[in-house]
Amino acid sequence: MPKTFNPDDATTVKRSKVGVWELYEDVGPKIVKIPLVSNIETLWESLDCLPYVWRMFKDIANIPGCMTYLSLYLLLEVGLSLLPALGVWYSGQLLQVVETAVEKRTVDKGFLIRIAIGRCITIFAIRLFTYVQDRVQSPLNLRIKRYYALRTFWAMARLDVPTFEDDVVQQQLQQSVSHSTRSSIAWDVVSTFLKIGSSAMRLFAQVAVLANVLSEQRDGNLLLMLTFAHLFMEWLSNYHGMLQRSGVWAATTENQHYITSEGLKRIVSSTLYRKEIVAMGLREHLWHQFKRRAERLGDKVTDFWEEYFHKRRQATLFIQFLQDPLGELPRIIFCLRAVQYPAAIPVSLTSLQLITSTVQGFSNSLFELVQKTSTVADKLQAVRKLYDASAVPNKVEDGHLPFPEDHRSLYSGFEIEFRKVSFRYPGLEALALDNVSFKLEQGQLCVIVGDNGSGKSTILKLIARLYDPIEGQILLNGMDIRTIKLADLRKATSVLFQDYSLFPLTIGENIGFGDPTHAYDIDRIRQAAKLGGCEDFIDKMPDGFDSYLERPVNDIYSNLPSGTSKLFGRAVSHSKIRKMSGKRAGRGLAEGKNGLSGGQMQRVALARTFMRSLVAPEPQVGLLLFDEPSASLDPTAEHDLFERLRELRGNKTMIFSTHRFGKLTRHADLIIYILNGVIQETGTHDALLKKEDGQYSRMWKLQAEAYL
Ligand SMILES: Nc1ncnc2c1ncn2[C@@H]1O[C@H](COP(=O)(O)OP(=O)(O)OP(=O)(O)O)[C@@H](O)[C@H]1O
Repeated sequence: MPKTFNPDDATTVKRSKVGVWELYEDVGPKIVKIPLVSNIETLWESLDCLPYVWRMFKDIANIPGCMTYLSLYLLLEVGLSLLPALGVWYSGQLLQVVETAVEKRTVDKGFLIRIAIGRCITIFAIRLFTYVQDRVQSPLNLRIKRYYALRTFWAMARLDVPTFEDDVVQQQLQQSVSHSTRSSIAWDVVSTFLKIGSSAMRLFAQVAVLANVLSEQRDGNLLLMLTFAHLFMEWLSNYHGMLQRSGVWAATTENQHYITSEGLKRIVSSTLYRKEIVAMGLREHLWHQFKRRAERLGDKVTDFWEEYFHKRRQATLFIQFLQDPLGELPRIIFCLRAVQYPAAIPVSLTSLQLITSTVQGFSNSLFELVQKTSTVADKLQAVRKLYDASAVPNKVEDGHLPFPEDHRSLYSGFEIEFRKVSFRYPGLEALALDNVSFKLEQGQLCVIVGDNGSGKSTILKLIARLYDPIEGQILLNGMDIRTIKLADLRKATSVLFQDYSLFPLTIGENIGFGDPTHAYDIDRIRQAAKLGGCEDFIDKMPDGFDSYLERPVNDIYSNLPSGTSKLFGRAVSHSKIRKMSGKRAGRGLAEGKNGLSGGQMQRVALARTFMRSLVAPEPQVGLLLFDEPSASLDPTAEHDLFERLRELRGNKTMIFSTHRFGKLTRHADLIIYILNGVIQETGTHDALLKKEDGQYSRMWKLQAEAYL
């Protein structure tokens, strides 16, 4: 059994400082790290990722057009890995011509011209192949990127609330997305494999040809060995410099100055905190705090990666000291030989020239090979994460029964029953609901009241099956909610959360998405907007229902220094660029925020809910859930909303959660008074008021007093 990585255990975990960071590294068994060998070792450990890689290749091959592009790319890569060797061969031939010329004083001109032409064609072919490969890579990369973007989108879209909120899942999703906007993890892996193959091939071919050419030369082998010794040193130092991490490690920081200064940086750079900075007059304070932290941090390095690699590079300094004199050795040997055999100078000179010119090529191939192989294990893991992300199981399991069984209940509303339901949010100790039981008959109006944090919203979230109870049962029309198909449940219920969010899309889409099957039906959208009380102000907006609440794409401007309106004497204004896209508004409504008042936003959210529940000619929904729907509405709007709802809901079952005891509670068939997750009282308004010492009656009187 491999031991758990435990930073507390000084015998297995080494602690060191990297700038302001504490680095904890698993000491593990001391393995001598030999370049490539240790790469292969790590690779071996990642072999279980191979089925994923195979699947990835199959998926890529099935993307229309990709197979052709990929084959062409592969062919070009093979060509590009063999052509340099051909170049070396031609150089060797030239060497022979020189040798013959020195010995016999004659030159075969025809042969020389053929070689020169051959060499030129090789160079031209390398350029051409590189160019074509570049052209092929672009559509190939785009298609692969598009395929995996769709896959990743679905991997995220399909997750339920508890799964999506899980930290581990969040990390997994982040790792499955490429950090580069230009590439995708899949293309990155494919190209890495191809590059490794081609680097190895190129290296092998070049070495073979060079050895063959030089074996004929005096001192050829010696020069070759010395040059390779130099190359080996270079490789070694690069390799160690590149080594990212061996074994398990983790880093954390306790440096308060650093942590606070990062927080301060975030405060001044995000739009989120600007209101507070200005209204609270914080700018000088923030500035002084930041300055103070910067002074305290002094010369301490805060960028972990910079310092980490810096340390690694320092470790290779010794090798680098050796490397430079070694690089000079071939020239020294050549001089000694020249002094000894002056007649051999031209030949040795050309050998030397041949070697030094090809060695740079080797060096690049070798460096690429080592670099690529050192990342292969990571790449393999990345493919695994990519595929695993779309297989993360949802925590809320789907049911199998269609709902509602009887479609007439869409007219008459659903019956709901909570039987001894208890619930706690994932990762928390305290119960949010404790042994909650109540029953609502078909078509009844229920109002849940209680203090902040008492569990009102949680009841609605459980009915919407965002979470499952840890104990007890919820029944809809007598069916256990867990057995109902989730898609049917969501279709047949409509919910407006207290902490609703509007999407960074147009207002029309925000409302339309309330009923996905009619999301772009403008008549229904208008009707829903009217019911939600937002039609008038939307019509007054520059782009009406097409106004962006938050435009997810920003325009891109040339790099003008701030405050500059003239460049090279010409007036520059970017403000008109948006109109070119047919929109009148500036940056959308949003500047970080969506430019609507709190009440206006709530009206849009209400309209979205009505889109499905009230606008559709055929009833789709039998249960309406509203969590504080009027919290941000003015009294007239609140009054209108409740009137409209009572009028339009027909016989549908409706549940409200609210702090406000008013008109709504008077009309309720059932009032639930809840405190700290425990139901305290249930009944109608009149019945609860009759309880003199009842909590509902006490709260009612308290609120009523405010109006007397
Ligand atoms: N997503 C969540 N994760 C963890 N705990 C939560 C979450 N949502 C609510 N809670 C906790 O569950 C308890 C009940 O919260 P709930 O939102 O149901 O209260 P509420 O009665 O609707 O309150 P309010 O009137 O303030 O809206 C609270 O203690 C709250 O802190």
